[in-house]
Parts: sequence; C-alpha cells; structure tokens
Amino acid sequence: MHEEITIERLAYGDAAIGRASNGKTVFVDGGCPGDVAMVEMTADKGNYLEGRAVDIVTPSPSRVTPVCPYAAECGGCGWQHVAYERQLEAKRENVVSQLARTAGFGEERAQELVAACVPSKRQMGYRNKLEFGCAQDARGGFVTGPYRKHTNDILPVNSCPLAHRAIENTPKAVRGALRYLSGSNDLGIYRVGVRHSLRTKSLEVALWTNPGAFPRAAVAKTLSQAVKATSIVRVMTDDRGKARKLKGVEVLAGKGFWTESVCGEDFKVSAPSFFQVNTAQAEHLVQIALEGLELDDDAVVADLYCGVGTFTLPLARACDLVFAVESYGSSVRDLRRVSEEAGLDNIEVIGGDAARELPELGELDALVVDPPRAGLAAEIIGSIAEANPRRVAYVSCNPSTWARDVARLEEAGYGLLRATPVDMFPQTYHTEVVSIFERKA
Ligand SMILES: C[S@@+](CC[C@H](N)C(=O)[O-])C[C@H]1O[C@@H](n2cnc3c(N)ncnc32)[C@H](O)[C@@H]1O
Repeated sequence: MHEEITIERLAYGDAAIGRASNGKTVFVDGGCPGDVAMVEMTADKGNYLEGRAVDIVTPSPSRVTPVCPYAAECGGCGWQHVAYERQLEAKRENVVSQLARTAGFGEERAQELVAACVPSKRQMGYRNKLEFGCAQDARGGFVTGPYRKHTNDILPVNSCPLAHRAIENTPKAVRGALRYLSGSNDLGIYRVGVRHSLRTKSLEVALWTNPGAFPRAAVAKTLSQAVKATSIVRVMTDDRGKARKLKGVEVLAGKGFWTESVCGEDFKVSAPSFFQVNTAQAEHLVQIALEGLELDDDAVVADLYCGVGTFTLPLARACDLVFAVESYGSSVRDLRRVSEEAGLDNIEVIGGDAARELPELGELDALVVDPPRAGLAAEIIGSIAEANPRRVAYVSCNPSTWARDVARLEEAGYGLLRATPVDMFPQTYHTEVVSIFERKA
C-alpha cells in the first residue's frame, strides 16, 4: 500500500514522522521534515504505521544529498539526507519533548530549560573509532562492516566518512588483510575496532575473538602491512555466560594501547575500555559539566560511571578530592595508570558498582554521573540525596531515561537548572545531554 505523506518532524530514531489519511502516525524511513513523499507502508503496528519513502514528490528545503555512497543501505547513520541545522534542531526538540512529557515539566518550562544543541566542529570525519561486526560471505570469505539497515547482515563497506580521514578507508584494508589470512578458515574474529587520534596520531586495530589458537605472528605481519597502526591487539572474550566476558588482551604488534588527549590530559586507553568517540565534543561535555558545578578548590566530588577518567582528571585539577567509581575492570586499570602518570594523587579510584559504592563515600560537595543508556539505578537517587551535594552534573546519552531520572531527582530535592544537548554524533539521531541540578533550599 502506498500513500502520499507530508513529513512533519524527525523521530528519536532513524525515521521521520508524518500522518496517514486514516489518522495514524507513520514512521517513515528516509523522510525529511518538509518533504511530501510517496510512502510504501511496510508494517501496521496497531496504533501506528511504518513505511519507507519510495519517491520524494516535493523535497524539503532541509533535504541534502548524502555524502556517503552507502547511506541508503547502511544502518550506521539515518540522518545523512537531513541538513545539519535541522538535525541540531531535532536533537533539541527530542530533549524538550522528553522533559515536557516523561519528566512532566510541560512544554513552556521545558523550552526555557533546554539550551541550543552545541554543534560538532566536524559534521563528517568526526569519529575517532570504527567498530564493525564480522561474518563469512556466501563463499566463506571474511567480511566486516556495519549492519545493513534493519537487519543483522554485514554490509561490506570500503570506507566510512564519519570516521577521521586517517581511518575512513580501514574497513577495506582490514577486510582485505583478514580475508587473505583466513582463506577459507574462520579465524574466530567477531568484531573489529579501529581507533585513531587526530592529536596523538595513535592508531590501534583491535580484533575481538574467543580464546584459543590464533595465528598471531601472521595476523600482526599482514595487518601491519595493510594499516599503519601504532598498536594491534587481540581482545579475547568468553561467551560461556550470559554476556561476553573479557579474558585478556594480547599485544600482536606495537604499544598495546591507544592514546588520546582531552582537555590537555593524556590518556592511554586499552581496547576494551569505553572512550567518547568524538574527542572535540567530549571537551564540551567536560567544560559544561565543570562550569555548572561551580567547584571550590576544597571541594570533595564523586565521578560515578567514570570510565577511564574523561571527567575525573579535569575535576581533580579543580578540587580537593575526587572519588572515581567505575565497574569495568579494563577502564579501572586504565584510570589508575592515567592518574598516576598525571601525578594526580587526589583521585581515589574505586572499582565497583556506582549504586553500591555511593553510600560509602560520605558527604559530597558535588557529583558527576555519566551512566550508560539505561540511566541511573533507581536506588542511587536516594543515595545522592543522602550524600547531599550542592550541585549534580548528569551527562546522558539517552534523553528518555534521562527524563525519567530528572523526575526522580526533582522528587528527591534536586531541581534542574539547565540542560544542554551536545552533538557527539552528527548524521545520527543520537543525542548527548549535560544537565545541571541544584539542591533545593
Ligand atoms: C557512558 S560511559 C561514560 C564514561 C566516562 N564518564 C567518559 O566520559 O568517558 C559509562 C561508563 O559506566 C560504566 N558502568 C556501567 N555500569 C556501571 C555501574 N553499575 N557502576 C559503575 N560503572 C558502570 C561503563 O563501564 C562505562 O565506562
């Protein structure tokens, strides 16, 4: 079934939103706000429809031609056909909408509290990291690449223009090298990661495998010829439990870690550890959070979900003591090394669960939380109130769980002062928000 639809806005997701003649909302793949599009309906989900734009009858003034030749097929970035200014507006609108509805602030108050979205310095070529799944093609040859839209099939791209120029062509180079090496044997590589720093020029290739026999020397030699890497590692995981468990990192060639510089701090990052993928924008996250906290130099602060310490080190330079809490062993080890090498002895690194550790920290002057997409554990809210910080900076990569937590924090006595969306991921719907809360009088 086809229908001509006027596209109204972008959803929090790849699709754009319009309304069908029967009154139902339609999520349109490939739509741009302002388009009049011929839409093929692909699914009826009861109270809404899904479809894809098969013909753009009248293009929107906000429609642009995607840079990437794979944009129509690749599941990596769904907004390349939308002008960047319109993307920024949509990201802010998504945050406003979540605050208004999920947190119950209402439209007017939400509009007042949410700042304009901070644009990314680079709209393409901004990613310091590419990470792809792997598979064997019909002839048993090794393939790696992003997933095809709405499928679990690998799209064997040659390049990714979202990545730094130095690594944008690594998908083809890595695929060629590993295909040559594996022949018809499966090397057991299920994920390939490539990280690059524009600042340090460090370039690491990480191959994720199960433990077991692996042709280390041959892989190191062939990959070194294909990619100018400063480090090549094998990350071994075991999938005998529910999740893949890290078993160790083997250095195949070079340094065995990736280096990056953020806010003047030098980081040595192991392949399994989380690191923000847009380095320039990560500096905005840190600056907005630190400005919002208004720290005194004798302040005692906690940085929960701290990773390798993107916020921890700048915090340590601005206050007396930082408790840095992180549950992932690889990141904890990296942070210990980084803070030692920075000569910062006012960081207490705590490897553990944020909700369990916070009640042990006592009174705090300020707090930073930067949880994964699921947001804050419900029990942490009460512990925040007990720790009694004057201000809290909450950094979120999911406006929906963030808005749920805003409501919980308000109820626990912390008022939202402002929220600033920061665009870490141009050409995608993903939105980061830095929000500042103050203890109510
Ligand atoms: C979004 S990342 C932020 C990392 C860091 N703030 C940064 O900017 O690089 C979230 C971090 O929380 C950690 N994490 C996840 N669940 C956790 C938990 N329950 N307790 C402590 N850390 C956790 C993850 O390992 C990850 O490093």
